[in-house]
Amino acid sequence: MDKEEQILQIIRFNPYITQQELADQIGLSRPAVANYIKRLIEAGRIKGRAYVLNDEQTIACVGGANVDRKAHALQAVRLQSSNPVKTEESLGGVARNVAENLARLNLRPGLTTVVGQDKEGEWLRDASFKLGLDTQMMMTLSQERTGTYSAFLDPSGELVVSMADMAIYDALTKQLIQQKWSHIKQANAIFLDTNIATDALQEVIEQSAKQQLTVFVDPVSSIKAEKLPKDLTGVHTILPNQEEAETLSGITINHEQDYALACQKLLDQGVQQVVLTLGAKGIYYYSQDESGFIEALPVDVKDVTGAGDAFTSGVIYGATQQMSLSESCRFGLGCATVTLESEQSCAEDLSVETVYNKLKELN
Ligand SMILES: Nc1ncnc2c1ncn2[C@@H]1O[C@H](COP(=O)(O)OP(=O)(O)OP(=O)(O)O)[C@@H](O)[C@H]1O
Ligand SMILES: O=c1[nH]cc([C@@H]2O[C@H](CO)[C@@H](O)[C@H]2O)c(=O)[nH]1
Repeated sequence: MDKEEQILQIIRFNPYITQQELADQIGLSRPAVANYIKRLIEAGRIKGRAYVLNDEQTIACVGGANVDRKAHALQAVRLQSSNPVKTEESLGGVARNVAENLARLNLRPGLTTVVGQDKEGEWLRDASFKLGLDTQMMMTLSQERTGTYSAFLDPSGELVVSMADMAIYDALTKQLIQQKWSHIKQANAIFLDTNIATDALQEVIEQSAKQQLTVFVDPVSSIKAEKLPKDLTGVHTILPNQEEAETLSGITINHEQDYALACQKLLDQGVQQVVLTLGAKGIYYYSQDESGFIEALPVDVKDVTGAGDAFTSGVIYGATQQMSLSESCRFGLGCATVTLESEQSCAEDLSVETVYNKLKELN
């Protein structure tokens, strides 16, 4: 990204930044920054310093940004054999997917993550910038490789197996979070995935609780869910699938009545709201005030990757619009449906309008 674009991106998220602060962040002298700004004003790209109303919802997304490599089987899958496939690459990572979806839903997301100094990292940086994400908290680590997620999908778009090569996230530690916290905490809400180091997860949750920030958590996988602290005070909403809910609550879910038991266990650990994602069955939501099932919407699935992230994005969007938990979940199901119909991990046509149209069409 060239210096002018970097300056514009920083100003977009902090219109009061001084020239000296800009110079420090980009590694230029103050007079050099002044020159760039003069040129940007002359080009009409900066109109002047203005008072900015605080009515835009900023969401700090903290967690993974991967390159997803997906192989779609063209025939019934045969294990321990060579399968004909169509392969495809797209941008992924739970926190990044949520940030992209939220940008498409007209919120102002930022992305706190780490990428390697490689072509994948460069792709992630450029694309995040083009999507309008606040990328100031994206850190490039020269010793690490960018995270990758490789998935093998059957002809109906369902996952057969996936591989997560994501050692890089062990380097997103408590210390890095502390360095960036003064920026992260300015957001209206935080979305956190469990890709990052155990001590970093605890730090975000503890600091958010102290500052009464609204935190949404996606446990990502049952293995990574184990990194979450036992005390979840400060977590506003957690969105596990059934296996992750079992890991977190210690309750085996055999019957529908067990959903409420597992969710109540999470409330006892300090969470305010739980939404269980149940694949093709739909979702179960639970809080002190409301609970219930909502069935999944009928859909012609192209690729399941990212459906859960789209659902989460819809729930976060609903919360920013003061919807109730059940209304937010309905909106989330609309987002998941639009995404299931796309081969990308995030649907390019996701918008508030397409989601409402989809919900109208299916009602
Ligand atoms: N095969 C399907 N048919 C219909 N709806 C589906 C299907 N798979 C997922 N969904 C919808 O998407 C929502 C989220 O998907 P899922 O339950 O797979 O989330 P997840 O396990 O968190 O996903 P992810 O793989 O993104 O981590 C579901 O609650 C459901 O509404
Ligand atoms: O351990 C992980 N597995 C998968 C993902 C990401 O999940 C997305 C789908 O929900 C996909 O984009 C993948 O990169 C991740 O961030 N961490």
